[in-house]
Amino acid sequence: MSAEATMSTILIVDDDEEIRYSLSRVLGSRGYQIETAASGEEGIEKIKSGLKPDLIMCDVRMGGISGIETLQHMRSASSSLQIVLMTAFGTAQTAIEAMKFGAYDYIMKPFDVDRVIEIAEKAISSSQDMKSAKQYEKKVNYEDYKEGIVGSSPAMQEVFKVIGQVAASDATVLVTGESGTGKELIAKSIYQHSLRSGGPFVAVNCAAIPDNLIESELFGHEKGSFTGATNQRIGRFEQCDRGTIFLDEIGDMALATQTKILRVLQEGEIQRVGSTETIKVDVRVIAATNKDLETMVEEKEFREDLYYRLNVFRIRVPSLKERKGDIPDIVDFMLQNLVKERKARVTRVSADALNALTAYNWPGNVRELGNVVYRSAVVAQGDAILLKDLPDTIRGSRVASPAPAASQAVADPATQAAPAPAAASSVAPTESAPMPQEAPPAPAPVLPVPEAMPISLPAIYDKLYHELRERQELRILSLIERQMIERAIDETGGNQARAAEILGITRNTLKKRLDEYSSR
Ligand SMILES: Nc1ncnc2c1ncn2[C@@H]1O[C@H](COP(=O)(O)OP(=O)(O)OP(=O)(O)O)[C@@H](O)[C@H]1O
Repeated sequence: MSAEATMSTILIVDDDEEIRYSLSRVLGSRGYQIETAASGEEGIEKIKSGLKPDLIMCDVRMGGISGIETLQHMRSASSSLQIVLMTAFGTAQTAIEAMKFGAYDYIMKPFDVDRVIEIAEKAISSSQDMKSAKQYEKKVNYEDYKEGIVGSSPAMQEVFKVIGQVAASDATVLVTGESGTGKELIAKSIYQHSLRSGGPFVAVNCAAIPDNLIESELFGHEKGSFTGATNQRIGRFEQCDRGTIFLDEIGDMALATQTKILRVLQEGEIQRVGSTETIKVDVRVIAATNKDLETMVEEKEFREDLYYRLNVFRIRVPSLKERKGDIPDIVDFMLQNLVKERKARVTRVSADALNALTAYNWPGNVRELGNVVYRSAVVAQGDAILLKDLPDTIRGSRVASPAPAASQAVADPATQAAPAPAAASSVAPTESAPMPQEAPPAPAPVLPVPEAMPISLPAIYDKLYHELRERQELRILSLIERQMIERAIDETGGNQARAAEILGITRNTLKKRLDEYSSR
């Protein structure tokens, strides 16, 4: 047991004298200082009169106020205080309530001594981490980042300069960069600083719209122009007159549609599907892609003339691993955002957690960082994200000595004194299994989580779901189903019987799906 642990105080609150006695003996023999209270009210009184325990172990059902009410009163006593609830009734409701109100954990009676000691030690160690997770110097003033783009790295400063240069003109801008780097934010920022800021900003994700609908989406259609066109529809370009249209994932646009976009850029006019009338539109185009358009042009997958029209100004948004120094500020900004939106109440990150966040390579870029910060803030028990709150893949990235950006944080003496064993395995899990960096073609995006990633299945689904929602994908289940089917077919070298077996579906269903895919 560490020196700090021997100094730690545990307050045991239970109306059963035998429990108070046995817990005091077990935990007292581990070197903890023990205080007891026979009711929630007495426990609260002790705290009010100056007792500062590191851990409170509190019974749920007592005469007088309940354990949960006691917890609610005591929670605010100190941000590093941990509370473990004890109950003889392990209902889902107790567990959910306990965690909802910020308990560290709960244990079932009758006690298993080893389990009690294990939970108490973990809770105390969490409390120590919290104490040492001092606020790293706040560099981000939330109000300064109304546009939501955080970053002071040289690479981002370059981006900001170009935004400033292009904003006032009406020129077309091509924004490139890996998925999740913030291309849409950049496009919005150009719009906000442009002379068209009073007009509409319309974003279209070209990869999310099926090829047969994209023209109608962009240019509108006349009633009866195709099956299903029951009414006239005004397209995005028309809706966006005098404004700015953001064509996201332009590299996924079919050649036929590319030709029509070229016409808008050259002539400033469109035709609704099913109409011969030309309509003038005054629209500034900002396009974005995570694809290599130059190679696509060489391979005749992207029109060269459109490429030159779009590439009047080019902004390359650096990947997050090229600007790791921005990570602490982005994390801070995201936490402030979560607090403002009342999604979490975490305001700090411990130095070793920040170290791990900075060491990780972020194949999904800022979007992935946002998902991780959100998830970690939700599972964090106090007001700080600790190393234990991070997903395994990211925890595994921690480097032995703090990364440059992490050194901005106030040093965490606890972690510096004892580097975690995880440091030995270092960056391996994430470096060896990068996520795909190119956005997959619609309608079947490549799964963003590689199969070898050492994270739990629910975490994979959680991440995948958020990624797809971020990309505003619809029909998520069928997208995933298609990926899985194609993966199984690949793995089995086209053996449908074996693929169906792996997937747990009948061969007929598999065949039906494959037919559907090939006819799309
Ligand atoms: N510099 C930044 N500071 C704070 N948040 C950011 C930053 N860059 C991106 N984000 C956030 O990351 C998420 C992804 O950003 P965005 O959608 O702009 O990326 P993208 O490059 O357009 O992605 P895709 O290629 O998949 O369309 C958004 O939630 C955005 O708010």
